[in-house]
Amino acid sequence: MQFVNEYRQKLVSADVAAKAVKSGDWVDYGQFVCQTQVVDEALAKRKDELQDVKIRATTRTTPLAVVQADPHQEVFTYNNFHYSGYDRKLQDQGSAFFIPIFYHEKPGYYKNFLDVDVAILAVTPMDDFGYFNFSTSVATSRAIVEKAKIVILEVNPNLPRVMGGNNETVHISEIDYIVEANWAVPEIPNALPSKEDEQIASLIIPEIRNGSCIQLGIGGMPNAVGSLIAKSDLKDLGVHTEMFVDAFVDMYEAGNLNGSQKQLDKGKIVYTFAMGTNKTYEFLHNNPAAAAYSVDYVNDPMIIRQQDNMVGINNCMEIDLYGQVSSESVGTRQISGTGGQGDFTIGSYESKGGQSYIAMTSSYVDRAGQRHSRIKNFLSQGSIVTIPRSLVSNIVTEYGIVNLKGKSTWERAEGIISLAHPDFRDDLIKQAEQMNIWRRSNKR
Ligand SMILES: CC(=O)SCCNC(=O)CCNC(=O)[C@H](O)C(C)(C)COP(=O)(O)OP(=O)(O)OC[C@H]1O[C@@H](n2cnc3c(N)ncnc32)[C@H](O)[C@@H]1OP(=O)(O)O
Ligand SMILES: CCCC(=O)O
Repeated sequence: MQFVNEYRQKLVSADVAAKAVKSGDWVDYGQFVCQTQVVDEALAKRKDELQDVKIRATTRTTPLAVVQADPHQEVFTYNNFHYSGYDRKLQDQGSAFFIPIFYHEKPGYYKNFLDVDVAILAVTPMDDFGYFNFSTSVATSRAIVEKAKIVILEVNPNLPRVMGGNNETVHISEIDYIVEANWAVPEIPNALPSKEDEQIASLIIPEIRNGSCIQLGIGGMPNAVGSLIAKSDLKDLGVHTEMFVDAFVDMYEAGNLNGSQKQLDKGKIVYTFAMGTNKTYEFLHNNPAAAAYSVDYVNDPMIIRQQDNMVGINNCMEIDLYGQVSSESVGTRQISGTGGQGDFTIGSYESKGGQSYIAMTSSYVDRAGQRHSRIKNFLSQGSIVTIPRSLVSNIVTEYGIVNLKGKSTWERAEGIISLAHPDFRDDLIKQAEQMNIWRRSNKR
């Protein structure tokens, strides 16, 4: 009863809540599918009253009213930590800026450096004890709440209530305003795997041992590996992953997962955020098989490495002949973000028996039907190095797997070129020769 009264006192309309934002403020919209929609619309209506409002969000999956109302960023400047397809199109039209991060450090950025004047987070309805649940976006939510001067919750009964872990809730005593909403949780299906994705998955699966602990990164390819694991005989697998995706539900239902061999969180599927279809959202709702923790735990390489036989599987855009990996941009076009790729590349490699895979199709066919190699002498001009060559271990394409750890420049060039689409290999060899990283006795 005590909390019900407090709930009534804090319950306001979206228009009233949006009035909390002042000119000059930093406003945090939260992450993934748990971002404000109704307060965003109310804030957009205030465009002519405000100046210099800076918005932060992560991986926006539905249109942003503040950007639609102000595409030239005269009032609202939109910043994002990890682009979705929607976000990169906003950047293409000059309506978004990117914020680079090393993901496990992100709660610390809030604690130590970032100002949050107003946080607006989408959460589940309050429970009997006065707690709201951060649902599928636990990752950085508590850090945002703890830093914000004003906290607005957009309460939505359609969001799944996830089990923790830790840092998965916010108490009514910590917040200022409640706004009720009822939008459908955005479903984010993965593209169907290509023939090459399946070839890559079939190269990785035999390397995975029973009892391994799996991380799957964002994108079509890691999901293809997960779907193939669900069709394999692998058993006693565990999960310690940043992102929970549909493929984990397939693996759970197929009986591949029980977490019995994990060193930490035995028996639990551990993750920090989830994005997928309703299959994922229904699976996570009130399910004690899974535990969500904030990202400073899940993605900390010192935690990841404590799970024996970690297998981290992540996707990239390009690799150069030195072994530098770009996973988040092509040239100056920011495609996504570093996310946890660095965290899991380090943590998986350092785990006892661990393996880190960076996978990609060897080539990419553009909209005009032209094929381009993802393996290049140099990364495209302007491309961001997501994983420096010193940290990269296994690279996979549909042509095989090469481990770069400890390899000299000529061994790297030879190994990486062996993974290229055959149409590009001769040119790559000539380029490697010009770069003085091709051994004359190498096979052509
Ligand atoms: C969220 C997390 O952090 S999970 C933990 C691991 N984190 C990471 O791995 C982060 C970095 N990795 C990623 O973000 C993803 O795995 C990616 C971007 C490499 C692949 O994701 P996918 O969704 O499968 O990428 P997809 O193939 O759809 O391509 C994404 C975009 O890049 C474009 N693209 C892809 N390859 C190229 C290329 N070689 N040249 C130009 N554009 C390209 C595509 O056209 C598409 O753009 P569009 O939607 O505007 O048309
Ligand atoms: C995947 C990275 C997400 C974030 O910055 O919160």
